Parts: sequence; C-alpha cells; structure tokens
Amino acid sequence: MWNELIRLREATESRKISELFNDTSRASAFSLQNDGLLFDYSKTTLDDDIRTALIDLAREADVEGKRAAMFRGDKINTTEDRAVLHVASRALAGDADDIEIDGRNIMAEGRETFERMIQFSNDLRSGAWPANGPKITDVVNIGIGGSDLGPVMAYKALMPYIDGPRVHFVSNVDGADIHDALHGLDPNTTLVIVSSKTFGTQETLMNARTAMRWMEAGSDNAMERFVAISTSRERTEAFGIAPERVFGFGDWIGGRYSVWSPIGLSLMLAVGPENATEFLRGGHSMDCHFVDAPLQENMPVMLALVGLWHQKFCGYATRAVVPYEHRLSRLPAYLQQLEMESNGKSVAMDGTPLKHGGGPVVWGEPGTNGQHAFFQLIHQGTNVVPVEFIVGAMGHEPDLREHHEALLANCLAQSEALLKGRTLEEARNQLIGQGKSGDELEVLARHRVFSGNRPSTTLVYKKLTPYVLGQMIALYEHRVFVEGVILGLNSFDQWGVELGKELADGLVPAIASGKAPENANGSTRMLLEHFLALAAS
Ligand SMILES: O=P(O)(O)OC[C@H]1O[C@](O)(CO)[C@@H](O)[C@@H]1O
Repeated sequence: MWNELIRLREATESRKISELFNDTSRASAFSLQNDGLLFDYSKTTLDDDIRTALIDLAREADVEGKRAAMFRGDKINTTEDRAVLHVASRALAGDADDIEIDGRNIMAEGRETFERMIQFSNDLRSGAWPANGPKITDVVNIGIGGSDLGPVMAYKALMPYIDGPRVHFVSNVDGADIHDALHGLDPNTTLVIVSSKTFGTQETLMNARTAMRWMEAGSDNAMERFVAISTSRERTEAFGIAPERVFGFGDWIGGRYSVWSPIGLSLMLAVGPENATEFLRGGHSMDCHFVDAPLQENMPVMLALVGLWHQKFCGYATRAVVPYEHRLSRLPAYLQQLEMESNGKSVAMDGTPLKHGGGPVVWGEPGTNGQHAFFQLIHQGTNVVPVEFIVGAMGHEPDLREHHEALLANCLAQSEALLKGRTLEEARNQLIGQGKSGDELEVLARHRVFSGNRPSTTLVYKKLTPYVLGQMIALYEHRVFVEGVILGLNSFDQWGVELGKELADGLVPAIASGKAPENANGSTRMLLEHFLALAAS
C-alpha cells in the first residue's frame, strides 16, 4: 500500500486543493463528527482514492488488532515488558470491566486510589485537611515531562472551572523555577506534590529537596504537607513521605499518558472531583469511539492518516498545532512530548531500522499570537507546514463576545488563506489599485504572492469544558498510537532520553569539583572550564 500511496501522491501532486471543492459535498464528505467534536480534513489533498489507500494501509498494519491488544492489557510496550493501559484510568469514570495484569485486578486498585484522591481533594478543598493547620491556599506541583505537562496544560485549559487552591507548577532544574514559584507563598498554607512516576528523576528530586528545606525553615511539621505521586513506594518512603499521603499507580501508565492517573491530582484539587471526573469521562468517550467506529469514521484514525499522508507521502517534515483557544497555550508543548517522545524513533519493534522513518516534528502556539510570529513562514516559506487548527464555537466570557467573534474570524481566515493563496495577477491588481506601476509594481507584486494550496485541518468543539478537553487529549493520544502502529515502532518507550540523563549525572560532580571528566569531548571540556572561569570572575 505504501507504494500505491506514493503513486497517488505523484499522480495528484499538481492538483490544487481548491479544485477538490468543485465537488460541493467535499466539506461534509471529508469531515467527521463524534460526540460534539467535528474534525474537518477537507482542506487537504486527500481524495477518495487516497483516503481508501490510507485506510488500507491502516488495515495492513493491523491497527484494529493492535488496538484490541492495547485495550486488552497485552504487554505491547515490549522493550519495557509493560502493558499500556492509560485508557483504564479514564474508564474508572464509568462502569468499566475489570482488567487483570500479572494476576492483579488493576481496575480495583485504580478505583481505590481514585476514591482516595476524591476524599483527599474534598478534605483539602473544604479545609478539613490538614486537621491541625490552616486551610491550604496554594499547591506546588513538582514534576517534569509527563508529570508536569499534562497537569499544567489541563490546569490552564480549565481556568474557568477552578474554585480550589491555586496551583504552581515547578519542572525545571533551573533554580529560577522553584525560586519564583515559592516566592510569596506561605509554607503553612502550601501543599507540595512531588509527582514522579519513577521518583528517580534528577530535576524533580532536587526541586523536592529544595521545597522541603523551604517548608522546614518556615513551618512546623513540614513533611505533613508533602504528597507523593509515584509507582515506587520504596522511594517515596525513603524520601520521608508517609504512605497515607502517597498516591500510587501502575507501570502500565506511561509518563506522557499519565494526566488521567493520580498525576492529575493537582488538577483535581483545583477544579474539584466532579470536573476532574468529567475530564476522564470525555477521554473515555473518545476511547469508546476509537474502539467502535469504522476506520473511515474514526476520528483518531483519520487524524493519524492525514498526518501520515502529509509527513510520509507529501514530504512535510513538521506539523503545527494552533489552538484558537488561549487557554490551550500549553497544548503544543504537551503534544510535543506526547508525539515526539512517543514516535521520535528510528527502529522498529524488532530492532531493525524503520522502513519509512519515525514521526514528525510537532510545534505550535495559540492563535492569534502565532499569526504574528511564524505564520509568515507558513504562508510564504519554502517549507510546507500542515496546520492543525483547534477552535471552540464559544468562549466562557459571554460579555466578551466580540473577542470570540474576532478569534473565530481569524481562525477561518487563516485556513482559507492557506488554501486560496494569492496569484501574481491578484497581487498586481491590488497594487495597481494602490497607484503602483512599472518595475516597482512588478517587484512588490512578487513579494505579495501566496502560493496557497497549503493544507490544514480544523478540530471544532462547542466550548472548552473538562469533558471536551478529555475528548481532545484522548483523540491525540490515539492518533499517536495509530501513527506508531503504521510506522511499526513502539510508541510507549523513551530510550532516547536516557543517554543525556546518564551524562548529566556524571557532569554534576565534575561541575561541583571544578574538574572536567577525563572522557569528556574537547568542546564539552572547554565549555565547562569557561563556565567555571566566568562564574569565578
Ligand atoms: O515521572 P518521572 O518518572 O519523574 O519522569 C518524568 C519524565 O521523564 C521521562 O521519563 C523522560 O523525559 C518522561 O517520559 C517522563 O514523563
């Protein structure tokens, strides 16, 4: 099927997307809807033949069989010998069947932890906890990667639903991060959540120790206001966090898929258990759709296939995610980890080089801000970047309706401009209207040409509620899964981050002692000596 798709690309390369709209049913035929979401991929070069071939490609890769294996709890993360069951976390919000892994009923365990989270949230939010101290006004979530990006993305997204403590997120080992987060907080009314799946991550543990010193210096019984979220009981205990304040989860939930697990505790504290449960329900609704819908009507499958078409057959190496929803400002960063840590690989499941390479580079920024930054390149640059627009029909601010109308207009204008472009003739006419002529007109006109024919997709929802956010995140997770299956890689390990961690561990003592390790490269030694000389000057 791969070769057939290459052939279809060659055969259709010169055809304009706008020509496809001669078929007046195109917009509805190349878009799909599910449970309040609309995914429009009509502004791409896909036609019936290409779509059919892409769906055949998905069948050939056994997306359906591998999907069933994931939901069943098979150990599809073969390089770590783990099941992949983040979907089970959101099934907790419904009446899901039990799932056993290695003889353990993981749903029963998950339910128990979820109930504890709800109880803890209710107690903290009402002021009943801590029993002997003032009400908690601020929460500091310390974690990095999946132990930060999901909660902070969702916290910002669900700002209108926050009625609990303020949450501050600390991720970077740069002392500036924790310094600024703790600045102005009262240790007596602050809860610190140390979020780390492994509880072995250098950045998180260093920040947690700094927070502990801050807490101990400014309050009594400091460790009582420390909570840990981790899969490692031994490590949380060794750190001094009492088991009753540890929320555990299983290794079948990967870091970048863990916002649904206890890693989402900070979000639950902020928005309350009901809204947090709605978030899970939204994710679960997308899971049901992903499992049940035929491939052509399956949103994650079609989102993945459009992405693969662009990257692998059209040769567009990157894609931009542009939410026209200011509160999704951290979504691009979240998706960068989700997509690039999952599919940024070079080898297939069996260790042989990937036949068709790994996943794309993903980047973005909310609209309209992105328009005033990188859209110049998107419209007129020599690299084609497919854009994924994301937009809600309504905002949460009824008295600021004109803002939302402007936002919607901009979103539509951008996808329309990408599609249509502007011809030399049109540019000339515009300039003639402005009184230009001769050579000046010719030069200026060339600068004002837009090739157009640049693809985009648009995901639309009514309003960014917790439920919708859950749907959207699960949609992107499954898209990554489908792309990974078709590319033949393991989307659930992340060996590519290990080498840098190992080297950093070796360099920390070298920097402290002022002596570069013998085996360091000449540039690294020079830089290290330069840092030390600058710091001492
Ligand atoms: O939650 P942990 O174990 O501290 O890990 C944090 C992050 O580090 C990684 O392992 C690698 O960057 C991510 O996959 C993970 O989300």
